[in-house]
Amino acid sequence: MTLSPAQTLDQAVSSWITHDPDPVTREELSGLLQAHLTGEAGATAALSEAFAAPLAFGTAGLRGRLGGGPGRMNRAVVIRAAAGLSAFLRDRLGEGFTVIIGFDARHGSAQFARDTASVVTGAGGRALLFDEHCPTPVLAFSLRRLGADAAIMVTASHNPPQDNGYKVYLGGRAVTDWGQGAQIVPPYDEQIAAAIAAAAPANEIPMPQDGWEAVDPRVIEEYLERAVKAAHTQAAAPLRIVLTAMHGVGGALCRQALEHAGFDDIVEVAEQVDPDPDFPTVDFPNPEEPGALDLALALARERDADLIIANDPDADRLAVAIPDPTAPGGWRQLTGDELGSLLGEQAAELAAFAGTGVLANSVVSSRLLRSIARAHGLGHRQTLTGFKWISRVPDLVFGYEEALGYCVDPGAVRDKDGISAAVRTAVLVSVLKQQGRSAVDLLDRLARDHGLHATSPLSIRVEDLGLITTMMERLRAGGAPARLADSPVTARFDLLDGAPDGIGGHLPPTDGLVWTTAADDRVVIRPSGTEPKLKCYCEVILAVEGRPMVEVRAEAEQRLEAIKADLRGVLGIG
Ligand SMILES: O=P([O-])(O)O[C@H]1O[C@H](COP(=O)(O)O)[C@@H](O)[C@H](O)[C@H]1O
Ligand SMILES: [Mg+2]
Repeated sequence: MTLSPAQTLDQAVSSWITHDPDPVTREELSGLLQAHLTGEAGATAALSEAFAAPLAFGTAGLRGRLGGGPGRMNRAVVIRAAAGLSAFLRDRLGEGFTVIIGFDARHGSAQFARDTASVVTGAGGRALLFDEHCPTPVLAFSLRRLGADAAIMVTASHNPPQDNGYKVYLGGRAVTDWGQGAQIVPPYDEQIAAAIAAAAPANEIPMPQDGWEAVDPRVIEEYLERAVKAAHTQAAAPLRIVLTAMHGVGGALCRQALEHAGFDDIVEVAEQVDPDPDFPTVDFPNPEEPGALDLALALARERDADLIIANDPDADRLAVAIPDPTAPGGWRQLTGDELGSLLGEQAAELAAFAGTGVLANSVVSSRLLRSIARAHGLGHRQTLTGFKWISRVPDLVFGYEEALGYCVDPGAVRDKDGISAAVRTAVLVSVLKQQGRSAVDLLDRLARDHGLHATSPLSIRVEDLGLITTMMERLRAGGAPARLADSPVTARFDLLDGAPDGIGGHLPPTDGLVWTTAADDRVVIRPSGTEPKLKCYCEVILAVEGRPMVEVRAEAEQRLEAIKADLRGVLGIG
């Protein structure tokens, strides 16, 4: 259904329009086609983009702009994706395979979820559809809890309002390894993609109007119970917590989870508490983006809070900020690596007590977790980006990635979970408070024990995806710079060749570059698999050696800035 060399753009568009069951995208494409035929360059460009290639599985499933055509998110694409997945499951399991379907509150999500339930039913599967929007971790939990063979979450997470997406998980009888309940990786993603490519045109796929079931809402209660239990203890010292759902679907559940864990002083960011697909108060509903926590920070200052908890719109990510008199404005947002290290240390203490367990983080996350694991006599694994990789590590007790993702209870949710991680964080902060300490004190202790590991990202957002390919090509052709922050670059890995996984094996090949310097600084560069961005992840490690922490942190900051300046030079972005 995509543009073959022999097909002209207008033929491909006309044929797609004939098979598109959605009058809205049909009309949009017809308008663009008319404009294209009269020579409007903008229309030609828009159609070329929408028909260049079908949406492909990236870091977290399919994700793209809403609109007509095979390279966009729309009902025709979703119907064919559901048909491909159903064919894949039917081939492996025969009829009667079970698929659970969840959806967020974005534009199109509820319709895409209903279409999916209909297609699964029409293909002889048993479809279980959530009645209402739900957080991604609830869907991931339900897959394992109900023993379904697959699950689909219709969400584009924290992307802009114009996007939507499709996260695909396998479980039950469909896979039997450690990946049970996780999002798909090769070879399943390739097999499912091939089944999608082979699917009939969307309007020829059987779509009964009923026959699917509602997910029993008790599973949400069970999720809640489990998320609270995962913290092991309850609130110690009371905390005033400012909570934001970032206009997403996690607000009510996160609040309840915190309340069940004993936190009753919760102040919600009223403007962001209800789901709103337009995310009106933020430029990007991504707690990683500057400004996303502004309302929460203002409220926390006004109400003299102890902690800010922010989920992304599908509530699988968690951002945290804490009071810090040395930080500008008196509050400090922890990086994903900082919170990952704090939760990692806590998980390591618990696991070391039990005598077993593995900690894991992605190749773009801090190396501190490995030192923490070693210090507690535990295993550590390095994985590729994304929880589809982190969550399938055997004997995992805790996994995180720098992109604000944490998995504190892999037995329940084989994915990141912003709600169970929020409860654990609140409990940790409250236990520390009871001891007269803060999260910053614990971070300082980790720095003294293992060296200060400071990380900082440099993200380059582009309009034209081709620019990312060009930048990666240029970096590969030109090699690494000789020096970064004045230290010679001593090792270069191309992740296409597969980097070491930390236990004598190699990671599957992926597009990315890793450079390390004599000073043990490290840079990883890779294209995002969910957004049009090139991402550079920088890390420096500094020995503390009795120096005041402010001094060491300032030095780390400077070195990170120097690395980023060098990278801007290499990338030619001034
Ligand atoms: O969007 P979410 O919250 O599901 O998050 C998704 O995207 C993040 C960024 O990926 P990339 O760097 O490829 O853009 C990944 O780290 C994460 O595992 C994935 O689930
Ligand atoms: Mg998310």
